[in-house]
Amino acid sequence: MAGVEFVKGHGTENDFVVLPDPDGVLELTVERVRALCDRRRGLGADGVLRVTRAASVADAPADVAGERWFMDYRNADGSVAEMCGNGVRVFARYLLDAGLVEPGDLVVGTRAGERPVTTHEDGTVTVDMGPAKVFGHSTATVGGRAFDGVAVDVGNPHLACLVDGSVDDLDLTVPPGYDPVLFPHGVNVEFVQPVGAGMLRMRVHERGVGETRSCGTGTVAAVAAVLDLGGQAGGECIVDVPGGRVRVRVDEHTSTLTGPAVLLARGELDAAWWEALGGE
Ligand SMILES: N[C@@H](CCC[C@H](N)C(=O)O)C(=O)O
Repeated sequence: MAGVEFVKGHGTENDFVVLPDPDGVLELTVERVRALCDRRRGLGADGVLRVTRAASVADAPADVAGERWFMDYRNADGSVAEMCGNGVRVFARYLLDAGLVEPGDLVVGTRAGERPVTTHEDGTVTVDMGPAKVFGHSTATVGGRAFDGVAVDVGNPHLACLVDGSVDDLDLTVPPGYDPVLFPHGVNVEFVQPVGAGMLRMRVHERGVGETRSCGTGTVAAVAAVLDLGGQAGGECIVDVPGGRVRVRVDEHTSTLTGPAVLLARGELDAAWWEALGGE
């Protein structure tokens, strides 16, 4: 067997191993994802983006056209997630650099549905993330402290908590506590610090990963939460995360996320290493 091609990329330092698989032949097991994402025994990443067509993904939503390029996203622990806002920008950058799409407008299939994407000449990418739906209010706990938050569905589940004071002091090495009844499939928890008009700072603990340097869907949830708490239907914010800066716009119908997408390395996984990790 030949080695498996890979590309390494990141969006605001939320990093991914991209696996081109146009014919849908790669067996992406939990063990293979975990090994790839491990920062010592693998390449190291927060997640894996398999690049394939929707037709070859068994759990692709029915409303995603079969010929669409499909982002098969996996968290570092091997779990499947519906959507990844930083990942979809990196995915689009890969499609563009590989000559699989033209610059400008394209559509990416995801488990949350089809997502219109625009690549820009300055290297940034804008994604139409769909509606950010507030579905309740709840609490996260960190180090014995409770933080009130807003539950937001951005295709995947979030609890965005506004913090009084700095987000820098929180210990996110331990997963925040949350209500498993409201979030039966787990949740991504954001801690959000307003720092001026239309400016937020945010840290995040991601479901299936741990603390990451950024979470695109999380930044959309953060802005939706701030608007909800302020009684506003729409607005735009700059969100600073440990890994960089993104711009988010939210209205009653949809939301957009704009930020960088970087590819930094490409190569081939050793065939024997891949095989030894085993198929399904
Ligand atoms: N980092 C992502 C979100 C990835 C999925 C998340 N961990 C989940 O399980 O829902 C982003 O940029 O949105």
